[in-house]
Amino acid sequence: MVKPRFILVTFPAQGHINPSIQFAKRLTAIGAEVTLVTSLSAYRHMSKGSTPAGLSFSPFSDGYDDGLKPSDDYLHFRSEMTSRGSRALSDLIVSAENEGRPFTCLIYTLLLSWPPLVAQELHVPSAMLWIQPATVFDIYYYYFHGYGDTIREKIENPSYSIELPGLPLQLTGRDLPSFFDASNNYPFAMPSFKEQFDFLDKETNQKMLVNTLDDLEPEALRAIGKFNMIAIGPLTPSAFLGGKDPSDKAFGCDLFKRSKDYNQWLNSKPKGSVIYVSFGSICVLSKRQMEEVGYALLDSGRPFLWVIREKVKKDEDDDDDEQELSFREELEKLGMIVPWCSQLEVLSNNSLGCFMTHCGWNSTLESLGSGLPVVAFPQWSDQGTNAKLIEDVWKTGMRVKANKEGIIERDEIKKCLELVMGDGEKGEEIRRNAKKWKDLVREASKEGGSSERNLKDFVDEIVYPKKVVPPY
Ligand SMILES: O=c1ccn([C@@H]2O[C@H](COP(=O)(O)OP(=O)(O)O[C@H]3O[C@H](CO)[C@@H](O)[C@H](O)[C@H]3O)[C@@H](O)[C@H]2O)c(=O)[nH]1
Repeated sequence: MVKPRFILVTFPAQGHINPSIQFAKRLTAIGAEVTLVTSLSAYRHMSKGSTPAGLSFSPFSDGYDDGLKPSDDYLHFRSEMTSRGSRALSDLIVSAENEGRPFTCLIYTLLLSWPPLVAQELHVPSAMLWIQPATVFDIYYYYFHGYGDTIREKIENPSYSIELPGLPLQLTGRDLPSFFDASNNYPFAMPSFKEQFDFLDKETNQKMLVNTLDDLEPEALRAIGKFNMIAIGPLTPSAFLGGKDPSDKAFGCDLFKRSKDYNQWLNSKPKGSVIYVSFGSICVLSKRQMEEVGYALLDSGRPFLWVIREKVKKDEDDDDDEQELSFREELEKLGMIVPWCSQLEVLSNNSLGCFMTHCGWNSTLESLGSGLPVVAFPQWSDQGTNAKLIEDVWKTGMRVKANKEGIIERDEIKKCLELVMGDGEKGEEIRRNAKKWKDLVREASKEGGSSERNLKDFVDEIVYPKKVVPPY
């Protein structure tokens, strides 16, 4: 049998690359070949040593080979990425065709509106890999299909709530994706989402692969009849989900340099005692907010491991250390601060008791897979919706509340940490739910579980498409 050949195109950010690499590994595990296409800036950080058979890379220069910096012009980046990426992708598809090894299907992630257009022009079927919850996909869909004005109103009047068809949630302003707020700092995000939805609108029988699992979002996966949403997650290395491949222990790409010395420190702490704090790979908290987090950790008196990424300099002369915490030394007496770590390794350490997270979707899935209770500290993008799901639907954590100036104060943070980690009824209920979800996540991702079956069905249908019988 000829092996199905996939191209997987992904955006060069950590939160996109991690699930993409994992998805590529899953495809190769069921016998497919995958060529992963992304920017050179991300490719340079990928570990090539442990690449599974069947996975290859085809990086291209998007003109920002050292990665995007906060001072860069994002709209220029988007336009360069689109033109250079389209050219590279088109060359790759045509040369495979000429070699008699055509691609079977192209898969692409968020913020990339050009790959499906190239695929369409060259007659290659395509499918989107949605790397956020199905609920967030539905909310964007409704935003672009008749609910835009109502949703914008909710953002201006955050105390009112909205219900959207098929979603079992009352959403207030803080639960909605932050890109709906016109003042957000990422001007390329909404145009990219709009273009992706415009493309999907014109397609029939569009398949949508979603990094979630059937049990986690059953209603959201079915809310929009037009799309066949296929849950194939969580896209987390299988060794951390009790999977059959113990060597699958890392995503295989770190855009930041890891610290090495935290494992021994974690191992020296009592079971369930450590607070792990991370705000992902993009968010930068204000100095005032960082200090509130720092004081809350000191006040809690519990050991903590806090990831504070090194500041990305605007240019060579940028030596502004304004962000530095004034009491870092005191903090380091109780806890440990690292610039980056293997989050999965940390989450599966016995000493962990709670994960204070920005609720990026990968971190959210990783918290569920490791059965850890959460203090949800969302910042932007999909994170408010993810926090809503954590607190109100899966009930595996508490969400912090901001004051009138948008700051989350130390007492509020400390209160949530105590509720989640303490002996009270609430903490026990949260920990019980976290354990329940850990089991369900592992069940879905094991061999023969719902996510593996869904992926196999998807590949079968791509390779042997069902004939559409005309209705006459
Ligand atoms: O020290 C660290 C910190 C994080 N991670 C990993 O980095 C990834 C971070 O992904 P995520 O939690 O999704 O956060 P972001 O990097 O901030 O992801 C962006 O992309 C996601 C997917 O679209 C969105 O859900 C987020 O809101 C958006 O900020 C995870 O796999 C973590 O395991 C590490 O390995 N080491």
